Amino acid sequence: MQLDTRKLGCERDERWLFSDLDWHIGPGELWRVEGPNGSGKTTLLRILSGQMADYTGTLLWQGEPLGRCREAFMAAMLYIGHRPGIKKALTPLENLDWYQAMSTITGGARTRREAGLEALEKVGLAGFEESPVEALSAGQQRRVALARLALGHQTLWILDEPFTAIDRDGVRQLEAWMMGHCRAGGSVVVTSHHDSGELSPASDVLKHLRFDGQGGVHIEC
Ligand SMILES: Nc1ncnc2c1ncn2[C@@H]1O[C@H](COP(=O)(O)OP(=O)(O)OP(=O)(O)O)[C@@H](O)[C@H]1O
Repeated sequence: MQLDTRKLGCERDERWLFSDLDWHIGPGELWRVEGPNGSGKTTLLRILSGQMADYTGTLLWQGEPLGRCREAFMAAMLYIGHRPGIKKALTPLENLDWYQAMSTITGGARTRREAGLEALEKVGLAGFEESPVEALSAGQQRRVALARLALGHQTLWILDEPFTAIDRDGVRQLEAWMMGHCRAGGSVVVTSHHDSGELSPASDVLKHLRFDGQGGVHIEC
């Protein structure tokens, strides 16, 4: 898997959040995107995940301009944003069922229900499968959203502040998932305001893209 940006730029309110960004996201790489509030992290992730067309430059998926392979890209990429993107009136299991139906994820011999139950168990929600999401805590609701990571077969994960409201054990588990995903050849782009702990600086897969808040972006491999 390979996502590249060529001369990528985005201007907001007559201010360039970033410009001329040449970036290669390859297999086995975990990119942590850092920077002060308002520097452009979410904007960059929304562009990378194909949700925003208001940018300059080019995005290449597997070497092809995104516009020409959008369907393949969307099937290979999983985005989880600030908003959990789950329906609060439904149960966690119904949310995952709906998600699988929408994204045409096939779970092999497993039914969607079996796959959903397994994913919810992995995120620590065994026993809450049939509770309305609106009755769950903020951290549990976020876990419902993160359960999509356990379901899918997407190679590229784009995660905006995934640790929000997650307790320490959950953070460690998510960190381990991300590392494991990269070691299996997948890629992760993640923003986080957490200082340290959840992504080990010693990790062999971890790389950094830092916004300096002045329109500069620095890549540290
Ligand atoms: N829809 C929009 N229209 C106009 N300006 C926007 C829009 N969305 C974001 N911005 C502006 O773009 C800049 C970057 O916002 P962005 O959300 O990407 O920052 P961020 O680095 O993710 O911040 P935070 O750390 O607070 O989440 C901010 O100045 C913001 O006001």
